[in-house]
Amino acid sequence: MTSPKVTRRHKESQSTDKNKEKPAPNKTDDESKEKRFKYGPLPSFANQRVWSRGILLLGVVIYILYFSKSTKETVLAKQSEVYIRRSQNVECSKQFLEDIQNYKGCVPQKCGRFVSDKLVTSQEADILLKLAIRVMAQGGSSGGASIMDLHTGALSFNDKFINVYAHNGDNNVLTPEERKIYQLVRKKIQTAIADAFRIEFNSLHLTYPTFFSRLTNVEPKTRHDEYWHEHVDKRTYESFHYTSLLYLNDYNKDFKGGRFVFMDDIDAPSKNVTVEPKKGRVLMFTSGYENPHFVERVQEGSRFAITVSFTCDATKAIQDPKK
Ligand SMILES: O=C(O)CCC(=O)C(=O)O
Ligand SMILES: [Fe+2]
Repeated sequence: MTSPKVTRRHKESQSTDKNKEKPAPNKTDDESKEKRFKYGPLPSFANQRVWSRGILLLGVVIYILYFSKSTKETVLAKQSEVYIRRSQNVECSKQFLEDIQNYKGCVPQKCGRFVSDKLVTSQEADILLKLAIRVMAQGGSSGGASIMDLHTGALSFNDKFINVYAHNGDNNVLTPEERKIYQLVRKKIQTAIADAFRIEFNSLHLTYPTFFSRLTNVEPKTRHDEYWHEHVDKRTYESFHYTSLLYLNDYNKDFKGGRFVFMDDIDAPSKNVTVEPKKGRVLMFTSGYENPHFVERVQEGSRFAITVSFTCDATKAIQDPKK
């Protein structure tokens, strides 16, 4: 049995709870303390609410701006890092697969991109850099892109090209050591491409054009100087199947700008993947539509690299430089 007293007490406590839910307009000290605990400290400086709302709004705006940027960017290789091997697979384009099926032992297990900082030593890169600087001093473009092709002898000269071997008469352009290093580096890259894409070393042939480049911020004088356009190597140079780049100096140290950028779609890029040049860094990729790319304009300094190109088509092979 329940005593009437107990029932009344129960009723009283119920009515007290109700009162708590709907506080009276005149708050007691206890009620005000409870509120402070529940909703955090009350404003302690003038306009604190306005400031905090402003900051919150700014955060939302920054978030929206960041995520609505039409092209997102990720870094495949940073200049400050050293990669034994870093890779990214991409689906082979239909055209590339159709074409490469014709070459036995040369079909990649997967299409994609590879970076390695451990193939070419810094000393080897330095020897090739010195060679490029010395030989390019005999010519050089009047615009921002100079090239030197040791296989054909083509060297930029103002707004044209000269033959560097003819220009040097009977004198050798390369020292025996430079020729040795150039061939050694070419073989190392060929081995690395065969290994990365799981193809046969002997199915690959060096092809045209394979060349040194020096890029600067000088205004272009001819279309050859406009090195920053988006392109697909296989479309620009038909014989290419595998492209590689050997970087001879450093992004953000020797030059500013000039990053290599892969795009997911050449017409409507939404995801870019960047590679920051680093002395001795080798970048290798399949040359089809799966790998559209461009080089950012150099803002300061001179950027040196070698484009080393390979084909699976033996009829498009070129020889190592002789002189
Ligand atoms: O220099 C580079 O990083 C890339 C050059 C290039 O895209 C090319 O030679 O086709
Ligand atoms: Fe290219």
